[in-house]
Amino acid sequence: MRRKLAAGNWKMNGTSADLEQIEALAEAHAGALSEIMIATPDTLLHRASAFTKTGPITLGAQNCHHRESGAHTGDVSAEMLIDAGASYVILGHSERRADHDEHDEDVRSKARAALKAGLRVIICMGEELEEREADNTLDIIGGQLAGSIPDDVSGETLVIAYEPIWAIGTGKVPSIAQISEVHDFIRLRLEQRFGPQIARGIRLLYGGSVKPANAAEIFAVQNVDGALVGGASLKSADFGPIIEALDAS
Ligand SMILES: O=C(CO)COP(=O)(O)O
Repeated sequence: MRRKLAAGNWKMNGTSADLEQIEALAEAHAGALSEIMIATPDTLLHRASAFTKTGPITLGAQNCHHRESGAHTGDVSAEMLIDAGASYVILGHSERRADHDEHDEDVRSKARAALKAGLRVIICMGEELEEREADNTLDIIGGQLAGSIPDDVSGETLVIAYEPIWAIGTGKVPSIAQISEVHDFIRLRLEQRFGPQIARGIRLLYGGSVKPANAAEIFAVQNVDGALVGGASLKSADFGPIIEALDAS
C-alpha cells in the first residue's frame, strides 16, 4: 500500500518569518494519515527541522549537485542537504529545466547522487502546451521517464511528479481524464522497466494549480498518490485543506 504524499514546493519563496507556516501545519496535522513534505529554500531547512522532528512532516530541497563535494561555487551537495535536515530532493522541475538548461541526463545524474547520499527523490516531468495540443504528451513523458530516472530505484526512494508545464501557476488544470491517462501510462512504463513489485510502490504525484477547491477530485484518480503543490503550499490555511482532502481520499 502506497502512503499518500502531500508535497509542497516553496520554490524561491520564504524567509524565517514563514517558518510559522510549518509550525502551524505540524500542529494541525500531527495525526495526518498522509506524509507531508515541504521543500523549503535551502536557507530555511535547518531551522524548519525544529518543527519536523516528530509528526508527519518531512523536509525537502529543490535541487542538488551531482557531485559529492569540490570546487563548485554556489552549489550544494546531497550530503549537505541531509545535514541541514532534508530527506527528499525535488529534481528535474520544469523551472530548473528552463532556467538552468537542465536535461534528462542531468536530472538522472543528480538523482543518482541524491540516492547514493540517502535522499529520496521526487523527479518531475511534464509537457508544454504545444506538445499537449499536438497530442505528443505520452511521447514526451515516456522520453522523460526513460531519460531522467536512474536504474537503481525502489518504491521507497523514488516519487514521480507529473506537472504539465502549462498548468503550473496558471490556474489551468488538465481534465480528470487527462490526468488519469498520464498517471496510468507512467505506472505501466514503470512496471515494464522495474517490474510490478517496485513499480507498484512508487508514488505518482500530480502537480499544477492544485488548490483546496480541486484537490478532492484529483485525489480520486486511481494512480494519483498525492500532489506536488506550489503556490497553495505557502500558507498553512491553503495547504491544510489539501492535506485533509488527501487523507480523506
Ligand atoms: O510547480 C509546481 C509544484 O512543483 C506547481 O506550482 P503551482 O501549484 O503554483 O501551480
